[in-house]
Amino acid sequence: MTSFMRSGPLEPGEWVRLTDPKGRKHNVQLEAGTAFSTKKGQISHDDMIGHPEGIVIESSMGAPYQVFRPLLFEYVVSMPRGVAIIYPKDAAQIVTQADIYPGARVVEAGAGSGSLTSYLLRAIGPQGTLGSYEIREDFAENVVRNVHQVAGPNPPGWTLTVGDVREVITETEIDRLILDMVDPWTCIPLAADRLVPGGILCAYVATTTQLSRFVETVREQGGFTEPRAWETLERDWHLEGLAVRPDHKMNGHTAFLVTARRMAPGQTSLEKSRRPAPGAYGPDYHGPRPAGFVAE
Ligand SMILES: C[S@@+](CC[C@H](N)C(=O)[O-])C[C@H]1O[C@@H](n2cnc3c(N)ncnc32)[C@H](O)[C@@H]1O
Repeated sequence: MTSFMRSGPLEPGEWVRLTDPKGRKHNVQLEAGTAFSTKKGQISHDDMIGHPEGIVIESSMGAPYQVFRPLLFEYVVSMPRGVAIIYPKDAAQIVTQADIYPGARVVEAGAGSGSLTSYLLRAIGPQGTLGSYEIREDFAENVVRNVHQVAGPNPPGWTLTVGDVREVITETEIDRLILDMVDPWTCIPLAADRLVPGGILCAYVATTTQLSRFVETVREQGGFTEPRAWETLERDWHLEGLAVRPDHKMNGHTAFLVTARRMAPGQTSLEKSRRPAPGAYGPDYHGPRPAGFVAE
């Protein structure tokens, strides 16, 4: 049973998250008549089943724990995975900056561990469609397991296809195409063919060399607006008495995001391309070059 997007009393089969006074967390799946063991004694599941979230219960040794259903951003960072996930801070950016709306026709590759898939399914709602592509069968199994945990057994509008997105894609009219794979520039012809005018191409790339190659390939392809790239850093704040200051640790670099919009057929963007002028990387130039850029 999914524990997400629910309210009301806690039921057997649901996951809950127990937090102790020091902030230590335990994820527990509720089962009537059983108990969860901690260093501070046993916690009876029956003390939680039938009660609302937000209660404080005590272990057999009197240690207090507060009880909530996990939130999606808490779950995705701890779910089983075979490959790096898109972190909540970046998933939130994708949903807003790639403008994922209820009813949108979205395609993503690769699906990896299903983290972004979970956010996309929420954002498109029951009227939207999401075609997820994953080249590795073993990773696709993780996606299914994780997505079912979050969105239930048959999320409406969702298909997961195992295979190389460049060869097996079936969608032809795509509103939003999200790429999280090692060589997203190889999908740009596909994006040009299948994104509707005004559609958004969005890539999540971990390194500057991937970013540079992606951007140059979009420009070379033509028919897209000038790409925009950015990154998001997330830093919590320490809030204790007068010691109100940024935390020492933060979620720094995960990846860059880059978006571009599809122009109507035959149209060229009015935005000035920041593509280097011909000859800019000529034989006398010895500085850095965008990845994949061939000297003229
Ligand atoms: C970093 S992971 C994606 C993580 C995922 N977005 C998430 O949030 O859990 C990249 C995935 O792309 C898959 N992949 C790479 N090339 C692909 C292709 N041509 N078609 C489909 N999937 C591909 C890889 O197998 C890998 O699982």
